[in-house]
Amino acid sequence: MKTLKQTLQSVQQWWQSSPSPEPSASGKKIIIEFQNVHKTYDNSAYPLREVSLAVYKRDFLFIAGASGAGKSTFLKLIYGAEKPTSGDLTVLGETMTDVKGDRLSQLRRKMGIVFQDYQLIPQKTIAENLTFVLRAQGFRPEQIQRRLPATLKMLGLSHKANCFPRYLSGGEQQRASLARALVGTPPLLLADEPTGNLDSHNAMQVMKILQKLNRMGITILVTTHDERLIEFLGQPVLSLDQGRLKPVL
Ligand SMILES: Nc1ncnc2c1ncn2[C@@H]1O[C@H](COP(=O)(O)OP(=O)(O)OP(=O)(O)O)[C@@H](O)[C@H]1O
Repeated sequence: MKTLKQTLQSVQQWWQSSPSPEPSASGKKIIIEFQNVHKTYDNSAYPLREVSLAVYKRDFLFIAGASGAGKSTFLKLIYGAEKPTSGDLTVLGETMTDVKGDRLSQLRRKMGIVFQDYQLIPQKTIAENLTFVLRAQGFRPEQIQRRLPATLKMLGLSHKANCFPRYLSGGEQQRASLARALVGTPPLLLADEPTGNLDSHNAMQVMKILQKLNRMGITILVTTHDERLIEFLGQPVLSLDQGRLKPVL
């Protein structure tokens, strides 16, 4: 990837050419609310207990915790891949225990999701993976033409646009997954270990991009177990410890 200064300049240019579909300065508004949420799985693992949390528009939170602490489960509840076993969860105005079908699809279109295992479509090139998302979000061809190259450039992937995911390194696939999550400038970005496969230089660059996008209005939740990254950025951190969510002092 480029130098940090070049990267941040391209974030600025990218944002100017693809402004958020939502106004970014509408005050402090709760967009995710967990109220005493529990989540159990059939095999009796007990990943989340009594989770209560309000996430405000434009927050940037890290969710830390050891392997198996429940970080992915926490994000899955937010994007509706799992349902709470009990308690109330509201995301962007939807009650997550009820939402399904078309309404869940509509809700997901307002989120950018970086999956731990990337989940790029293997039969599509990187450019096609991004285009697929933009079409689903209702962007017109000329908007797609503008967003696509700018997003790929921002993540240092212009030269990989026409490659299939299997020809990319793990780190490149991770950046492609991030590009796909960001290309539609969603109001909410959920990223599950988005730097797990990056060297420390690229991990820091990706985090700086996220920080800059957050300042421009995107609400961001990131899971990680990389303490150095958290210390460096100085963002608020919540820790999942045996299923309980605690602020890290
Ligand atoms: N679909 C599932 N069915 C049953 N148990 C599950 C399922 N998904 C996760 N678990 C269990 O729930 C617990 C939390 O898993 P989760 O993936 O949320 O943790 P994590 O903190 O993201 O871990 P990692 O950092 O290793 O990705 C683990 O004990 C896991 O085995």
